[in-house]
Amino acid sequence: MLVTDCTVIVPTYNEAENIGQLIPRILEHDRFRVLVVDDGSPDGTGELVAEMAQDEPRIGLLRRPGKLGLGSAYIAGFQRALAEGAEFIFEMDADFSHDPGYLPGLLAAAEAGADLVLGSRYVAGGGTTDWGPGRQLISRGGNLYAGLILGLPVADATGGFRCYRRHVLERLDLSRIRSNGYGFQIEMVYRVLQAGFTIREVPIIFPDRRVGRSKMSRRIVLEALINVWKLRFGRI
Ligand SMILES: Nc1nc2c(ncn2[C@@H]2O[C@H](COP(=O)(O)OP(=O)(O)O[C@H]3O[C@H](CO)[C@@H](O)[C@H](O)[C@@H]3O)[C@@H](O)[C@H]2O)c(=O)[nH]1
Repeated sequence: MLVTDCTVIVPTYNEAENIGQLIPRILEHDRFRVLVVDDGSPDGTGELVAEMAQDEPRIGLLRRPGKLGLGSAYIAGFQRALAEGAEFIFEMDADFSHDPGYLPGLLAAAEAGADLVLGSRYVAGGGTTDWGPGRQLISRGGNLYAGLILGLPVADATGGFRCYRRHVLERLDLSRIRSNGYGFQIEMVYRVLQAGFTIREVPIIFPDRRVGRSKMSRRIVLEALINVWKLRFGRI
């Protein structure tokens, strides 16, 4: 019998140009299932995935009525993956900035005992390609900012390519997570450490998305900047 104990959650908003190619790449690995959390993408991402899911039981789809944010999409995905019995639960972007070839490496680090494994751009061997100076500044500056204020012992707290072991997500009170954009990644790292779990970073190279547009906005960056202080003073 095929054991699919790994669920890769892919949140999507207007990723029709990417998702059709990404899903088969993830499913090349026998142990993996995909759970797409689509927020009513006007470009038909949800319809495309629904069609693919008809012939492939390892594709799951959770459809929400509108763009409700990255963080809440992951929380909905975590809850579904836990309910379906996943042991290893991954976060992954739809746009190929996260290479599916890294999935077995993230899994191996989790199986070796890490409670949370971060695909990290800022450890030896990791990096970014095709990024302009503005994006570099936001990413590196954001990590420095969050790392200093929250005392995080990791190099890349904002990245969204990760593997959680089941017991971590079971232990955290997911209803308490407040950040919805990039701050979500930082808040999750903080909560995982607060709960006494271990984190390991595995190097990844992160190229810019191939097609489609980033959903980064000023509001999302601002939310992250403010929520780091709220976390620091226990206000969320
Ligand atoms: N369901 C849903 N999906 C969303 C939403 N906003 C974004 N997404 C999906 O989330 C993934 C990442 O969105 P991007 O807009 O491509 O993010 P990015 O700017 O490249 O940010 C990435 O890098 C950041 C660190 O530099 C990470 O913090 C972030 O999590 C993400 O991995 C994509 O698959 C995108 O479709 C939303 O409101 N709802």
